[in-house]
Amino acid sequence: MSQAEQPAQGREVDPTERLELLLRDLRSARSGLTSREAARRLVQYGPNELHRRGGHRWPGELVRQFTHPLALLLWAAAALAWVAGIIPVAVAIVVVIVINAAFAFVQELQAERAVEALAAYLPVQAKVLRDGRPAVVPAAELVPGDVLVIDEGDRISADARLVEGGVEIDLSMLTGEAMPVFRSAELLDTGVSLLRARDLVFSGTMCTEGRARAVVFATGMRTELGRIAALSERVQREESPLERQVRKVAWLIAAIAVVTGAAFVPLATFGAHLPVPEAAVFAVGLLVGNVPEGLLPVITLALALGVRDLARRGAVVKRLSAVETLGATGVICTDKTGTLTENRMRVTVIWTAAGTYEPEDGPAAGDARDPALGGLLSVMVACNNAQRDLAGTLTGDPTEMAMLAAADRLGAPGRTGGRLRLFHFDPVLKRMSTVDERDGGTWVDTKGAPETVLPLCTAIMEGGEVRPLTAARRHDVEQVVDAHARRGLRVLALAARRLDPARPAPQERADAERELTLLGLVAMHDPPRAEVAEAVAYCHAAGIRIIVVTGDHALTAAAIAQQVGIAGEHPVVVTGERLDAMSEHDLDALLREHRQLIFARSSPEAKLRIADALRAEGHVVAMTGDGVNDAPALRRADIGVAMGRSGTDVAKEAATMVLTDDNFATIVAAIRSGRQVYDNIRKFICYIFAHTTPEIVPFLVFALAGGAVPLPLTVLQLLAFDVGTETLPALALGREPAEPGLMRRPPRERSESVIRTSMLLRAWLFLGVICAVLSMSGFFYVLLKAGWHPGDPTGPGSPLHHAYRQATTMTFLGMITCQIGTAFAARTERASLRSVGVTSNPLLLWGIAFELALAAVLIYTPPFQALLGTAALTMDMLAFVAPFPLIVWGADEIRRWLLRRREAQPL
Ligand SMILES: Nc1ncnc2c1ncn2[C@@H]1O[C@H](COP(=O)(O)OP(=O)(O)OP(=O)(O)O)[C@@H](O)[C@H]1O
Repeated sequence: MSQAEQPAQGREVDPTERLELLLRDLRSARSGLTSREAARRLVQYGPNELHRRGGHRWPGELVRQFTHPLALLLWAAAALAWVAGIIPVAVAIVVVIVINAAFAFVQELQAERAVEALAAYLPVQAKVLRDGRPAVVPAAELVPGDVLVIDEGDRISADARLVEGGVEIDLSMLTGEAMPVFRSAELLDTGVSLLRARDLVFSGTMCTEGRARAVVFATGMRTELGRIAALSERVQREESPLERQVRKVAWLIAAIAVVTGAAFVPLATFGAHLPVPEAAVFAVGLLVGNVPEGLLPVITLALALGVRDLARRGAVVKRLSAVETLGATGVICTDKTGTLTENRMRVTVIWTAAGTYEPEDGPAAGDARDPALGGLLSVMVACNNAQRDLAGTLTGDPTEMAMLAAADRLGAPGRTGGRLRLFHFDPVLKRMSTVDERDGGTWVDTKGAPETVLPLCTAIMEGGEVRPLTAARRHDVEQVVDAHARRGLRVLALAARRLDPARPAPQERADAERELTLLGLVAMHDPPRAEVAEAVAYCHAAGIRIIVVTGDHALTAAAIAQQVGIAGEHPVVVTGERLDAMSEHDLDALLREHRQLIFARSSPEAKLRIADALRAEGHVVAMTGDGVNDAPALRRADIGVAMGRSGTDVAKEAATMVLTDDNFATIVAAIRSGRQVYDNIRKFICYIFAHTTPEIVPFLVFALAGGAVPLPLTVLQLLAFDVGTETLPALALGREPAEPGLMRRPPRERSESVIRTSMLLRAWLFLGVICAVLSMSGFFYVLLKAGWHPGDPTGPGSPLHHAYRQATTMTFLGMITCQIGTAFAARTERASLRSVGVTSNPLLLWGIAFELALAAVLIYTPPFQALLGTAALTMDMLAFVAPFPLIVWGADEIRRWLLRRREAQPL
């Protein structure tokens, strides 16, 4: 079938026609498709994927590499050389442009691939009915006719018509409207635009509340989202703050290069009595040598490779800039369940007024004479959305799975009657209720946090009798709750009320959840993750603050925080109620005064307030979350972290980083990677900047000597040095292993620039000056040895001409060998190279080998000798430059040693 025929397929049906007709047209039913039929349709309709236009963008990309502003500057330089009549220089500059563009192109392509590969780490899933049963399938395998099961927090992956139920939908992806809209199977709309029809849902939108089933009528490019994607060009990659910063600096340096070049002309004409066109050519050479055109692509690639590494470790980030933000993270606001703990709940204790039971002991321990226990088990089973599939495996919320498992163990019968109503778990109210037909009657069954359930109870089941819940009784129950919570257990209270059969079942939550009878408490254990304690210790050493923001009980949260080392003996615990009563000013003061803080019984809105307050104080904040209501806080934090396994699609969409293993330790590993990438970027910037001084000095010496010293480096040699030595070692420095002590220093300030004055001083005035002095010494060594005196002619035909060519070659080789030393020196900022291992970066060794091989070709092959003005060097000359790398590197080792010593000294 041709592509052109495709769009008709999905829309051979009218999604707004009567539901029965639509199902007939789609050859489907309310129970969905069979697996075999779905597989057949997948072949017919193709995968449910979007193909963005503009897949073959590389010609445009390539052109961009030749036309970005720095390249244009180089083109202007080439034109200038051409006009001045120095054709080889003009050609050489064009070669520089081409080589740089090719490198940049390859790097950007690689960067893009690395980011695109991320999609594989976060496969989008969809819940459908297949063969009449719920199943989870890759969203790409959805076909028209499939019946989707939509739950709160789900991303909808195809256009569909609601078959039953009602949902709140966030349509902002399609319409830009921020407010969710209600969509229901009961509302039939015809004659309106599809997006307005109140019984339709669309691919790319999110379900923020409710439950529904819907039959798919369009997939892939035939969806509304597909139409938009077909219209719009590929999304532009936004530039990260780091790239923006470096772009600015690159421009500054380019400006300096232009000024230095321009200043050289009068200096050379008046000082060294050079004809103006010749002086102009040198100026152009200087300019080309100093424009840092290779810098940005190297940074982009370093960030992209950082993103790829993070994904491999379980942290999928969605923006390149997240890598650098991670490196500056100063506060992690983490929830508890599933992040610090394993999210594998196990009921350890059940309490009723008549006794305490331990489900681990089995049914024998369940006392049949305790009617409260019987009722409690009924509520545990009825007020529960967890499900057991045919194989007996439980699925659903871990708290509820634990309850179902415990009830089983205590010998409770399965669900008997039907459910009349569900008031779903509300993270603000922290409870859930159902209206059920069970045990020969109709009941309201409630479970939730004791603080929210106890106030709704007026009675307690005690020894088979319903007694009033007096203040004293209430106090006793609270004592039991505290005792269990103090051990780190999550405690839920369970209550029920028998309804009058003559009256209709309550429709409102408030009407249902009142005058309840407390049946008992269920305490469950969720062990801390083994890796968390070590990760916490890492954070503390790295000056990163950890704030726990949890929906759980204050004592439970404090106990777990203590177990993993986040909090000491007496942590400051602030409950949601107290936080709500706090002014912004009080909250700021609280966050400033106490490093160890736990926010318990907090609502998702609390997370937003905390993130805002911390950011206002200048902290870079990472915030975890998994629910629909967490989305605003995830967006507001610098790094919103969503849980890949337990999190809702809404949270994942809002987050900057998704943890595929839900593990706190992964956040810390990601911060470490962020710091490492940032460090490495600094290393190669230092390396690239260090060759500015040795490039300028030969021209300065020439100009300032007023003609007494011949030019120590030709323009073509300078260009060859620039192209041959910059990119490969810089790329290798981007892959440096982490420097020791990386996680023992405080986080970087938000405002700190990647290029610091100390780094510039080190590059230009320390490493640069040493390199310049050494390469100039090589130049004079050869000249003086040949009997040269200042002012002697060295031009073609003069007796000293060969020696002069060898001398410039010495400057050239001296600069290359010094750069090798610089590359080793730049590998660490503070530490000694021995502590990271001299050969621990094989890429760098390869880069250097390439550099030396290239130098040999340029110096010893006749065509290049003719082009660059080089001459073969003798053994003693090679012996002269051989120690240069060691000298540069050694000098920097001493500098770093002094630096470390000074830092270690008490103030
Ligand atoms: N399915 C549920 N039904 C009824 N009550 C629940 C249910 N799940 C949790 N609760 C109660 O609500 C409280 C808050 O739960 P919530 O899921 O918001 O946070 P959490 O998972 O404990 O913590 P965190 O925010 O650290 O993930 C729990 O401590 C528990 O008392």
